[in-house]
Order: sequence, then structure tokens, then C-alpha cells
Amino acid sequence: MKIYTAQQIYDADKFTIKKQQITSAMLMERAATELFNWIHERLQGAPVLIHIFCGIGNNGGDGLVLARHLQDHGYHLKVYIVDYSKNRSEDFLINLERLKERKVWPTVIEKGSTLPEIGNEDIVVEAIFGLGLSRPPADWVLQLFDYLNTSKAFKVSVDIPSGLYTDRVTPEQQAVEADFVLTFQAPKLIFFLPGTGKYIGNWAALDIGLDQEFLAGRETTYDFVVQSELRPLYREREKFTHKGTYGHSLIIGGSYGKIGAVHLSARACLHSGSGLVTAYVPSCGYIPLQTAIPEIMLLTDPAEQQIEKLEFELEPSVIGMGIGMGTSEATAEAFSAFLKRNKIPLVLDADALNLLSADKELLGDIPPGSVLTPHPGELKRLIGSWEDDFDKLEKAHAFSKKYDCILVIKGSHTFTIYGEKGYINSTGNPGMATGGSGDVLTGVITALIAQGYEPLQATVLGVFLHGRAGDIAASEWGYEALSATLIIEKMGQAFRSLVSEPGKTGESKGGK
Ligand SMILES: NC(=O)C1=CN([C@@H]2O[C@H](COP(=O)(O)OP(=O)(O)OC[C@H]3O[C@@H](n4cnc5c(N)ncnc54)[C@H](O)[C@@H]3O)[C@@H](O)[C@H]2O)[C@@H](O)CC1
Ligand SMILES: Nc1ncnc2c1ncn2[C@@H]1O[C@H](COP(=O)(O)OP(=O)(O)O)[C@@H](O)[C@H]1O
Ligand SMILES: [K+]
Repeated sequence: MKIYTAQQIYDADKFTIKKQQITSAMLMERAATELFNWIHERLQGAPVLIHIFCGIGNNGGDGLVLARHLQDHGYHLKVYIVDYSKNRSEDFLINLERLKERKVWPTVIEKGSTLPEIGNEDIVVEAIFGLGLSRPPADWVLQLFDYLNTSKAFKVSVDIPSGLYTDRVTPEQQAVEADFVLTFQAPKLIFFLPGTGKYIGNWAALDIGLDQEFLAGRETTYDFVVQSELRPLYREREKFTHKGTYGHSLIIGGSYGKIGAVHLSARACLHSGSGLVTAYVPSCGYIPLQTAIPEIMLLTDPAEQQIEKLEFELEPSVIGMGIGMGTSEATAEAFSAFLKRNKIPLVLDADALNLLSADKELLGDIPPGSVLTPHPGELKRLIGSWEDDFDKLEKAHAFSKKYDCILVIKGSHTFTIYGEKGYINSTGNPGMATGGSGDVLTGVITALIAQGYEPLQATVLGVFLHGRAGDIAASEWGYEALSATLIIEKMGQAFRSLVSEPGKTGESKGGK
């Protein structure tokens, strides 16, 4: 699902209006009718009080159309005009007249107005600012946002939470904290970034019939990856195949007290379809790993407690490395010498990333197309600190281009960055914020590369399946009890769901 910029949406509006020979007011009618249908379907005429706060632009116009439809269907409502400017849009004015024809007279809220009482059981719909916000709102408007935020009423934002920009974040940012955002046509990038996503409890994208051909023709930087896009990538196993068909993964890592990390990666790799899995660990890992996972093979470093040599004859299809490996001087030296010799594709995580951050020259030695999977702390060490999420993305793209690597920014919505492009993951849950879940991801991506998936496809698919397995595990165990091992156990179901379930598209988890 492409993520469009505000300008691309405005362009699509214009194109659609021209091609379908409709007026902009008709497009607004269509958009707001979708809003109404969504709400009506859920409320079914319930006698709840709905407060609708409208701005004076087209976002406010949507609010007015919604108010008219709710009024026509007998809902109990109060409508307000947040009068932050005298530049009313044409379609706002048309719809204000249409509402007044129904004898609904909105209350004007301006600087100094007493704000309306909102009950805990009421519903607030806010259509104050949409994509058009271009400068900080006036203080009294910000106070209104605060007032809405302190209310316990369920808050629905139209298109985006008022106060958020679509293409930047400001340090003083103040916005409506929406329980639900009903957004037009496609989700917006800000829904998925930690700094702005927290204003979005949940969201749904409403199809307002913008021209599909025009939209499909737009180049976008980001894609919100949904199941229907991944399904065609999935390679079914064929009958006359053998373990050699599905690659040999080598998992390198571990140190005294952190052998479990290799256990998790290797097991995840095994359960994600790698034909063969070997682990390379310090000698202290031999007995526990051999005992815990009989299906894998082991190579050991001569050193007992940490990796100090990193030499082996094996020629695996791919190497996943760094988990639990430590960053001691001896390990760093072995790692550096290994990188100079190695030509095999790499998936680098945890301490491999920390070692690269400590000596950035080593980044020149990683094979092109390698996958790096940092969590935010590791990312900061790799690319330096950032001012906000947009700055972070810019630096991540620059890093990926400079070192020709795939950068996986792990988080609530994991971003896979490769060159100019970014892929936003749609699966996963806060239960996965538990030690070892990243080690599992390393194993999953490694296994997919071993099976012949291109590294970028393997990464995007692996991140999705890892999150899906976490979601399946959470539905059974809840968030608190979720553990990395439980994620691995659900990998099979995650693969199966890719082919057997229809998959949701227009609606997703939010940031709260
Ligand atoms: N035909 C269309 O273009 C459609 C637009 N739609 C709605 O239109 C919205 C965009 O509408 P607009 O472009 O009118 O913009 P908004 O309604 O978001 O904002 C209103 C106007 O306020 C002004 N403004 C921006 N920041 C301000 C500030 N801090 N203080 C005071 N004034 C400020 C701007 O001039 C802006 O145009 C979308 O988010 C969506 O809700 C939908 O109705 C679908 C169709
Ligand atoms: N709140 C969350 N929502 C969705 N996924 C999450 C959340 N928190 C963590 N995850 C996922 O769990 C994994 C955690 O990785 P990481 O921090 O490296 O863990 P560890 O180092 O303990 O293995 C990542 O894939 C991340 O995307
Ligand atoms: K809004």
C-alpha cells in the first residue's frame, strides 16, 4: 500500500475531479459519506451525543457534511466551528449552508470562547485541521486541543489528528490524541513514526474513489507492506526437493552467559525453512546447543568463553551474526579479520553492529546487499543521533546508499530501508518488546536468504512473518507472557497464514 505525500493526495484529488467530471464539493460529499457510513455502521443509531469540531477549510467541510448525514439519520449532535481564520474554503461554505438548511446552527469557537462540556460517554469527531496545516496553530487553538485531550470521550480525527504536519515534526508539536483516525484513501507516513504515531490510537483508510490509475502511477518513497503484496513473493515448496534445495545457514555469535541468543536465532532459522543450520559459538556453547537443538550442527571457536578466531571451512549460503557475541578486543579482532576474508551474504545484528559502530571503516568490508538489523540504540551508534523521525529516516537512507546495505530499523512499525525506498511493517505488537525477539528476527531473515529469496525480499517478508508470529502468539498468551521462544513456535502458523488467510488491508494497529 503506497504511502502518498500530502501533495500527491492533493494532485490525485484534482486529477479525479477532472477525469470524473465532478466538482470538489462532490468529492467532499463522497469522502464524508464514507466517514458517515463507517461511523453509522458501528453506532447503529445509538443515542450517544456526538460533538463535531470543524475547522474552516476542507477538513472542516468534511466535518460539516458528516454532521448533515448524522442529523438526517436522527443522531444527537452538537457542531462547532473553530474559527481560526476568516479564509473559509468554498466547499466549507457550501456545506455550512446545507447544514443550516437543516436548522443546525453550529456554535462558533474563537479566542476566549467558553469551551463546551464534553461527557465521558460522548463521542468527539474533530475535523479542525487536515492535510492543510502549514504553520503552528494559534495558542487558543492549542488550548482547545489540550481540552479535547483531557476529555475521556472517544475521539475520532478526520484524515489526520489536528495539529500534526504530514511532512515534518516540530519540537513544540501539540496535536489531538485520537483514539481513531479515519483517513482518506491511504494511511499517512506520520502514522508509523514513533514521534507522531503516538497520537494515533488506531486508524482506518476509507476509499473515496480517487483515480486508481493516477495513484498507481505515483512514485512513492514508502510502502506500507500488507499481506496481499507479500503473498506473490512466497515460494511454495516443491515436491522433488531436498534439504540442499533450501540452503545452509550459519549463525555466528554467543559468549559466556549469552549462548541463549544463538539458540534463539538458530532455532528460528530452523523453523523458518533453512535446509541446514549450523551455529558457530565459543566452546562453552557446544554442549548446551547440541543438547537443546539436535537438528542443528555446531562449529566451535577454540576459545572457551568468547569468539576469538572465527575461522571455518564451511561455505554456507548466508551468515547471520552478532547475537550475544560480545564486543571484547579479541572478538573485535576476529570479527574484523573475518570481514576482510568473507564474501558470503551477511545478516548483521546486535554486537556485530556495535563492533561496526566502534570502527566504521569495517563497514567498507561488508558484502553489498547485506542486512543490518539495529534496534534504536544500535541505530544511533551506527548513523549518529537524530533530531526527529524525519531526520532519522533521511540519515538511514543516506547510510544505506553509502554502504549499499539493507537497514532494518526495528520498532513498533519496523522500517526496512534500502537506498531511496522504505518498507513499513504492518505486523507485531508490544508483547514482542522482550529480550531475544530480535535474535529470532535475525534467524528468520537468514533462513529466507538461505532459501534463495533476494535479501530485500527476505528482509521485508521476514520482518512481516516475525511480527505475524508475534501477533499469533500474543492472541494466545497475551502481551506480558510473550517470549522469544513463543514467537518461534508460531513461525509455522505465520507462514501458513500468508497463504491461507485473506489478510486485512485498510485498517491497522495504532501507536498507543
Ligand atoms: N477535494 C479535496 O481536496 C478533498 C479534501 N478533503 C479534505 O480536505 C483536507 C485538506 O483541506 P484544506 O487544504 O482546506 O486544509 P485544512 O482544512 O487542513 O486547513 C484549512 C486551511 O487553514 C490554513 N491554515 C493552515 N495552518 C494554519 C494555522 N496554523 N492557522 C490558521 N490557518 C491555517 C490553510 O490555509 C489551510 O488551507 C483534507 O485533510 C481532507 O480532510 C476531503 O474532503 C476529500 C476531498
Ligand atoms: N512495541 C512493539 N511493537 C511491535 N514490535 C515490537 C515492539 N517492541 C519490539 N518489537 C519487535 O521485537 C524485536 C525486538 O528486537 P531487539 O530490540 O533487537 O530485541 P533483542 O535484542 O532482545 O533480541 C524487533 O523485531 C521489534 O520490531
Ligand atoms: K483532523
